[in-house]
Amino acid sequence: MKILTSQQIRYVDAETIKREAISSLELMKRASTAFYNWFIEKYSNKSTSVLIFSGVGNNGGDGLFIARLLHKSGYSVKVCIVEYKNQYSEDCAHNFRRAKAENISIIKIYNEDQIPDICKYDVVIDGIFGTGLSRDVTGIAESVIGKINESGAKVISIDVPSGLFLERKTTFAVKATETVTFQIPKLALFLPENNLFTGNVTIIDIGLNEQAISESDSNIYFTEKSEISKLIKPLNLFAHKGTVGHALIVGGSLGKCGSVCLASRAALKTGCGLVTAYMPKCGVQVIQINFPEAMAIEDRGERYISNIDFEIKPDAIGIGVGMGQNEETKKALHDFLINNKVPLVIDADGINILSSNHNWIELLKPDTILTPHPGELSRLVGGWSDDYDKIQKTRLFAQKYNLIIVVKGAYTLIIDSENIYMNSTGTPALATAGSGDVLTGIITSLLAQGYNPIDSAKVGVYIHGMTADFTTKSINPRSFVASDIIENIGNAYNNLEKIR
Ligand SMILES: NC(=O)C1=CN([C@@H]2O[C@H](COP(=O)(O)OP(=O)(O)OC[C@H]3O[C@@H](n4cnc5c(N)ncnc54)[C@H](O)[C@@H]3O)[C@@H](O)[C@H]2O)[C@H](O)CC1
Ligand SMILES: [K+]
Repeated sequence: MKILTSQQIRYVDAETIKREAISSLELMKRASTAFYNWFIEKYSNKSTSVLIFSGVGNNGGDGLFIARLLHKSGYSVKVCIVEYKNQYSEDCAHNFRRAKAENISIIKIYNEDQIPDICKYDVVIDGIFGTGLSRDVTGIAESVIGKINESGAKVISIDVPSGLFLERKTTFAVKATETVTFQIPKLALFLPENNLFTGNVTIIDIGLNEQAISESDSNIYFTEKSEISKLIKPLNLFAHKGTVGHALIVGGSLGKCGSVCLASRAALKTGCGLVTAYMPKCGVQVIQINFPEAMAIEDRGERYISNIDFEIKPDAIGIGVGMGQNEETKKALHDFLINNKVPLVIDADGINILSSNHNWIELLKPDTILTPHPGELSRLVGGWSDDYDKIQKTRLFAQKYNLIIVVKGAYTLIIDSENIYMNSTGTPALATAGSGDVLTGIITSLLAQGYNPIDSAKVGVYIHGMTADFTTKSINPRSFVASDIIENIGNAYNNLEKIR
């Protein structure tokens, strides 16, 4: 699904009206009805009292339309019009007149004293500003947003939290508990630093014109289940372990051999036919006992890797987990990179070593996948001033070296030289020791099975996140561990195959 800018959203909006020969009011009705349907499912008790703040643009128009729908079905509704300018949009003015005629309690707010006691209401609906926000919020809108945020009330924002800029850093906006956004994912809704404004984000369909969306030129995508599902390769009836890919995991050092066990196990569970672990001597027994399905190759180093040398011919290699940064290990990585021709995933200390030896990055073959967490990324690309700057710096880095960078975190970003893919699966349960090692194993396995590098990253990240999505009911996120990710890879495949 494409992520669009506010300007593109306006275009899709206008084209939907034109191509489907509907009025703008009809489109507002679709959006408001979709919001209403979401709301009544969540708050089915009609004694829920609702306070709606509406601006004077179309976001306010939605607020007023939603007020009418809720009032009609028996909810107790009060509307405050935040009149930050006296020129109402046509559809907002229409819904204002209709709401008044339907005897909904409405007041206009010009100063702070007129703001009702927000805490008295069960739910606040925020329809002050939507995607039309074009400058900093001031005056009465600023006061109202300040009061909403102070109140501690449960707030549901229509489309976007009021005050949130879609294309630049936001410092002041409604702090929503939930944001219910209309059909098009907006980048700002999924950036870590905006989470305090957006709360939980739900995307609802409002029947925008698909053709107009597909014509919009964007290189930022929100990965959807149907798309990932189509990428999954079918099993070959005549497959044997030698035909479905051999993954090699290189890593480990004294005290950190578990990372290689996790990555290797994850690789095999993701479906490649063979897994070999390349480890220092101290790791070989560990993996042979813990994970007998893996083969192991012993490095000449006792406690850390000192010379990466093997005779097997893997189809993909994942390198770096638990590897440490001993001088001999660094040299071994350098020599390995000079000679390697196999599709590669680099994680953890592999990335850290590259960060402190920037000229080695040029040794990487095009489309090598790097999987940094935020700390590793900042060492790799330099610090950033905000999330937009982080994306820009990572993108320039990916372009300069022709790499695929998997920026791990909530809504993991996969950035290559052309596109940005934002992952839509996962929960905070994944913030657990070994989670990254498992991801390295999953992506390496997909590469070994012949998926191209960008699909390996997209599918791998999606499956990894999905395992947490499934288990929230059966395993409390706090006690979800890396092995639980591995155990649920099969369930993730089943779920993806169900919709094919
Ligand atoms: N395609 C869709 O998704 C649909 C969206 N709808 C809703 O419409 C809004 C966008 O409406 P728009 O009228 O363009 O913008 P706003 O409601 O955000 O109004 C802003 C309004 O105020 C002016 N303005 C901008 N910044 C400021 C400021 N800081 N202070 C004061 N005034 C400001 C600006 O010029 C506008 O006039 C979208 O979010 C949805 O909620 C439709 O209902 C259906 C389809
Ligand atoms: K809003």
